[in-house]
Order: sequence, then structure tokens, then C-alpha cells
Amino acid sequence: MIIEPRVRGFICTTAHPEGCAKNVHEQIEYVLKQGTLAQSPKRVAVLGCSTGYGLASRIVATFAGGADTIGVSLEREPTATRTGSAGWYNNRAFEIEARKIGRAPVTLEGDAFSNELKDAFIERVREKFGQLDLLVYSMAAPVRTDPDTGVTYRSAIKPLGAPVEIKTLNTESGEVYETVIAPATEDEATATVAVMGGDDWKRWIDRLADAGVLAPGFRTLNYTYIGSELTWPIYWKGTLGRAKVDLDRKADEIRSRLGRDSARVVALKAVVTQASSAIPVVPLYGTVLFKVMKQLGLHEGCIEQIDRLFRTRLGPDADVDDALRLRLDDWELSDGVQKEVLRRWPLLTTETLGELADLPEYKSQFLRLFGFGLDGVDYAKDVDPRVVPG
Ligand SMILES: NC(=O)c1ccc[n+]([C@@H]2O[C@H](COP(=O)([O-])OP(=O)(O)OC[C@H]3O[C@@H](n4cnc5c(N)ncnc54)[C@H](O)[C@@H]3O)[C@@H](O)[C@H]2O)c1
Repeated sequence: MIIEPRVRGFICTTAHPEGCAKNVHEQIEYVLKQGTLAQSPKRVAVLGCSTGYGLASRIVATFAGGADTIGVSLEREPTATRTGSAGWYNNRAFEIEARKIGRAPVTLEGDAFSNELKDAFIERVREKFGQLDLLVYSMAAPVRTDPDTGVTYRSAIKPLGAPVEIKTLNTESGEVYETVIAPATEDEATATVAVMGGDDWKRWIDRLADAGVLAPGFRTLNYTYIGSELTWPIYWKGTLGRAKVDLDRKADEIRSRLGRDSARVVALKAVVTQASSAIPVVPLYGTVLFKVMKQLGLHEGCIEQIDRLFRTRLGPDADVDDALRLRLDDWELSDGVQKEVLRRWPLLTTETLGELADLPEYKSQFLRLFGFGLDGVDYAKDVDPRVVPG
């Protein structure tokens, strides 16, 4: 079949197997160019391994760090007439390339929130790895069923307390407009913390520790976003921020059990991923941020951020902030970048968007997540959606 992008709001319902593979290959090439890492964990788990920051983490751990990895993600398999999810193709392309360099990746596709998947994971770790040195928790989900109570929580990305009037962007039409976002109810805030907070992370670590599959010196990382005053009303001071503060609490609890350096929350920069495109305001902020960071020579996507994390922040003397987080959002939040983004913000209208921001770049990055718009891929070619090129 000829596979074309089918975009509905902030998701694309199709994905291109060759384009997704190319996307994975390009990330691998970037990491290989940076060179190998002398000291890097060798038995690595990545939860949320198929796209965005999790995929980048798996690639850096493998291709710079020489690790064997076990990845978990929730994906849709392709059929003869329907494409799989981008993450399904990314997982296959990653496995093919990792095997080429002699690694033996294990990938589990299913609901990481469930006890069944956690137990299957422990079995595979025992069989293949014995113990783990590092677990990266990079899940972003809209919904979670608590396996103990059976209660299903849906996250709601909303402000807390009062309505927020904020500028936003329709990424399809390019229209910039003011919108009012109503605050979350207490139940919505609680549900968002249940989905995106640290409860499942802590459960994973406790279950793995109880099963004896964590090596001495084991570490775990969980990714957060803090952002600046432009995104605070909807993010850090909203329901998602409340969930992310819960990560800091759970990191403390893990450190009390496993040691002072065992758990770190890592603050990363805003990038285009499936998860971030669904957050109001973030696409508009992103279009301005990317243009400014490019103009200042500071642009980074997922792979550049995670490569810098592994190379500069995982050593014993890495700086942490007041909440003991590792900060990779330092370039995004630097004075030069923030002053320029803040200067442009009030000037942003539908008419000035082209000059002050970079919507075409945002759109192209969004389509690339699903394997569209990559150089060297023949999109007019009839392809079998079940086949990922090796
Ligand atoms: N995108 C950003 O701008 C940004 C910035 C800073 C921090 N972060 C954080 O990074 C983390 C990863 O986000 P991302 O933007 O890379 O997201 P993403 O949408 O690219 O990836 C989410 C991953 O979670 C997996 N997943 C979702 N539900 C699952 C389930 N029930 N079981 C197993 N796997 C499941 C998906 O398969 C995918 O691998 C999040 O904690 C996010 O808050 C993102």
C-alpha cells in the first residue's frame, strides 16, 4: 500500500515503516558520531522505549554505551491493510540495528502499568540479564488502570485553581489566538497525578528490588519538564506540574530505600513528541523556542539532549538542583533564549508567526515522528506495512 500521513488534531493515525526506520538510523548515526562512552551502564531497561525521549535513551545506552537493553512500550501491530504505530516500527528498526552490533535487545509490548507486564519483565531480566544497572522511566500516557484497585484514571491537562487565558496556536491552520482553559476539578488533578506522577515508577522499582534483580549501584532516571513563565500556567502550575512534583517525592522515597544517588528526576527541554503535541500552548511556545534556539546555535532534539545527559550528567560529581534533579533544560532556560522568547511572545499573531516562529519546522518534526518527510524515503512506493527494512 501507499502510506500517507493522516493527521487528526494532534495525532497522526498512520506511520511509515521505512520512514520510521530512517528516523531511528539517523539518531543512531548522530550518537555514533559523538563516540563511545567509556563508563556507561551495561544492562539497561527503558520504560516507554519506542518514541521520544525513551527511544533516544535506548539508542544512546546501546550505541554509545554498549548496553544490552530491555524496552517496554504500548504499541499497535500492523496488518496487511493497516499501518502499525510509529513506536512499533521504531522498536523493530532499533532491534535490527542493535543486533548488527552484537547486542541482544529484548522488547515487551504491553501495558507497563499492569502487574502481569511487570512480572513478565522480571522473568526476562532474570533470563537475559541477571540484574539491571539502570532503569529509565520515560512513559507518557493519557490513561492508567491501577492494577490493585482496577480504577482507571484519565489525565486532564489543565490549570489549577482559576481559568487561564493564554495564547495558543492551531498548528494545522497557523492561526494564533487567545483561549481560556478552565481549571481542573480536584478529581481531574488527582487522576492526572495517578497517571503521570511517580506511583507507577515507585511500584516498578519496589517490585524489581523485591525480586532481587537490581545490581549493586543500580540507578533509575525519570524525565520531567519544568519550563518557564510562559508555560507555567498550563504546565508546571497545572495538573501536569502537580504530577511532576510527585516524581520528586517518589525519587526521595526510592533514594531512602536504595541509596542517595539511586534515583534522579531529569529536567529536559521542550521537544516535539506525540505526548507534547497534545499539551495546549506547548506547540506555540515550541515554534518560537525552536527558532530562537536555532538562531543562537543551541538547538537540540531528543537524541542531542539524551546524548548530553549520558555524557555529562551521569558521573558521580554531576551538579543537581535544589530538588536533587539533573538539569538538561539549562540551554532552554538560559537568559539569552528566554529573554528573546519573552520579547517575541506579545508580538505573536497569525500575521507575525512566520517571522517570529518556525511553524514549518514544527510541522516537519511532527510528521517525522510518524516516519514522514525523511530524505531518501520513496513515499510513492508500494510498501508492505508489516515489513521494516533491515
Ligand atoms: N516532549 C517533551 O517536550 C518533554 C520535555 C521534558 C520531559 N518530557 C518527559 O519525557 C517523558 C517521555 O515523554 P515523550 O515526550 O518522550 O513521550 P512519547 O509520547 O514520545 O513516548 C511515550 C512512551 O510511553 C509509552 N507508553 C505509553 N503508555 C504506555 C503503557 N501503558 N505501557 C507501556 N508503555 C506506554 C509509549 O509507547 C512511548 O514509548 C515524559 O515523562 C515527559 O513528561 C517530555
